Amino acid sequence: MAGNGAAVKVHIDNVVKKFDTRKGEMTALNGVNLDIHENEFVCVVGPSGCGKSTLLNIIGGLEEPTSGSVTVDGKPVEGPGPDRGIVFQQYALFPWLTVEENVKFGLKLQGKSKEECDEIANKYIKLVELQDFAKSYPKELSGGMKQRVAIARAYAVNPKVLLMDEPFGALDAQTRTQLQSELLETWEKEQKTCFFITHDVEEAIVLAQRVVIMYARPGRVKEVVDIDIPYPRTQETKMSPRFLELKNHIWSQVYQEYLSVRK
Ligand SMILES: Nc1ncnc2c1ncn2[C@@H]1O[C@H](COP(=O)(O)OP(=O)(O)OP(=O)(O)O)[C@@H](O)[C@H]1O
Repeated sequence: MAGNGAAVKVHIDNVVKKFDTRKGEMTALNGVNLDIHENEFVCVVGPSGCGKSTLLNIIGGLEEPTSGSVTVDGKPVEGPGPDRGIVFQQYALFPWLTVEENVKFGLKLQGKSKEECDEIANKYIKLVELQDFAKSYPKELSGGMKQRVAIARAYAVNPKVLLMDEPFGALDAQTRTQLQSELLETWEKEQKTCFFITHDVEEAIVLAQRVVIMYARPGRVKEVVDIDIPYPRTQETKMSPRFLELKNHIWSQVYQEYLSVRK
């Protein structure tokens, strides 16, 4: 299991991000420092607008920091790359491709043979339990199923780092709970470094080894909380006294930030 003893996978060094807006320059991130270790599951929580997605986009190479740097395995991030897979809240599937074709998309780009594409796609479609829907189009699937396809597609290309921006945010509570369990099972099997953004403190604690709490605008790391609850974690974990203690602590820290920016 990852921890502070594991190698640093993602090194975030004093990242500042400023945007030019109609109201002038706006600082979204103001000196973020964080190390994420090999195979570690880190969740990020913080009030709306504190820069969580901006930070994820910078790690993913979709945005450039104004100053500071991000390295993955010691190499500076200079754009998107196959070492980092991203799952967004809104599925981002290709509507004209079937489930199978969506999952194979990145594999084809990697130049894999047809046999390899078939084998890998089948493995991950099975992992997310969508075998019966391999030939279906996204419009024929529920929200939870679409998100499973997005997760299978991200896993299929075997990125070292999975970046997940509120992937379950648009789902109902039951589907969300189910996908949390499935994601944990997959993470325990596949061992990847996960950077997962959520608004849901319970979700963060059930998934993560460490929860990063962000300050409200401009975003910085306020506190990093070790989640000292052993895996496998289940929905029953949410009833344990330690879980409730951590939940109260994290929730009150996030709430303080929410109050600090409320007009
Ligand atoms: N491309 C952009 N141009 C201008 N401002 C931006 C841009 N992207 C983000 N911002 C601003 O940067 C700040 C941080 O946004 P970001 O989406 O990273 O926050 P967040 O914590 O992910 O919010 P939420 O929880 O609501 O998704 C916000 O004030 C947002 O308006």
